[in-house]
Amino acid sequence: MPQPTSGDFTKTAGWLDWYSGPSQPRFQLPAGAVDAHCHVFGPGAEFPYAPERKYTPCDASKHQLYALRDHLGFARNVVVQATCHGADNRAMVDALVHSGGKARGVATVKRSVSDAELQAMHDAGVRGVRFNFVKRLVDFTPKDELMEIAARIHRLGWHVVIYFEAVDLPELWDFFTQLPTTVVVDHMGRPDVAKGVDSAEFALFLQFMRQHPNVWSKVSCPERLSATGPHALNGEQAAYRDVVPFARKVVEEFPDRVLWGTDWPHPNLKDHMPDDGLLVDFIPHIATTPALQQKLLVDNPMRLYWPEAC
Ligand SMILES: O=C(O)c1cc(C(=O)O)oc(=O)c1
Repeated sequence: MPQPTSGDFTKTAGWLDWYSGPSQPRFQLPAGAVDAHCHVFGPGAEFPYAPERKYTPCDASKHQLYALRDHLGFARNVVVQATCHGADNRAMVDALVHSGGKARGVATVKRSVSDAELQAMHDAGVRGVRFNFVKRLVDFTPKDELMEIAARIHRLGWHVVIYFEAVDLPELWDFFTQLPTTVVVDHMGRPDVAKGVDSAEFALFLQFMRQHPNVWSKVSCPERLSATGPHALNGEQAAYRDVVPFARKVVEEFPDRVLWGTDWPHPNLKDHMPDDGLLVDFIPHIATTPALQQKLLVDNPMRLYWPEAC
């Protein structure tokens, strides 16, 4: 595979490029599996990074993403707008349009987006908007603006993806529970795994899902959440052990409301870049039966993103 580049942009200091030459997963994905959380970055020369971005990545093009899809054995992708592109969805939409129907997307929009722009994104395959509350990634957007957007996209049958850190859930609870759509939480709401699966913090997240049947969770990003590793590198088949109980708990209690994604190209990782083949090998540790794997990787993402095919 070619090495990652960045066009004319200078990458954030210490930036880790995505892993080239991922291994062949040992875990055989079920037919029709969906990588339900991944991104494209640029290429910066074609789709410039947003002026308001908090990081400048290496490029990660649609061609590279779809090569990875085929290598790992996924059938489809859900491409989530990355914060380095702000509310300029052109790179993500371009990826959808050139996917041959194999990708759907999640956009970031502002209140100023027109109905015609929303409809054009729908026609390209966008099925959700992302609201981001992680302070290192985005500036604050007023909640009344987000609620107005949620009401508008609800009419298109879209859902809302939310990204936040576990400590912020209490403060965001009332807003989240008023959203009129299906609500999909990125990366299990980023639990602090060092606090343990029985912590009050994770109990609150489980309560959030239990009390609100419209809330789904991505059980993704062990490489981001793990404190102890070991990393998914060098053939490691037992990676990120400390994340397993968290993801397994969510998969087993809410088997019909979970999604999984690679999170390729893994923005902002600081200490290592995982081998995506070994990340796929993480899946059977958290979805331990063929029935759970089928729901996580095929039935759930298809119901949410390709309902017309179900
Ligand atoms: O934790 C992160 O840094 C991160 C960033 C982004 C993004 O910049 O969109 O997306 C993710 O899913 C995770």
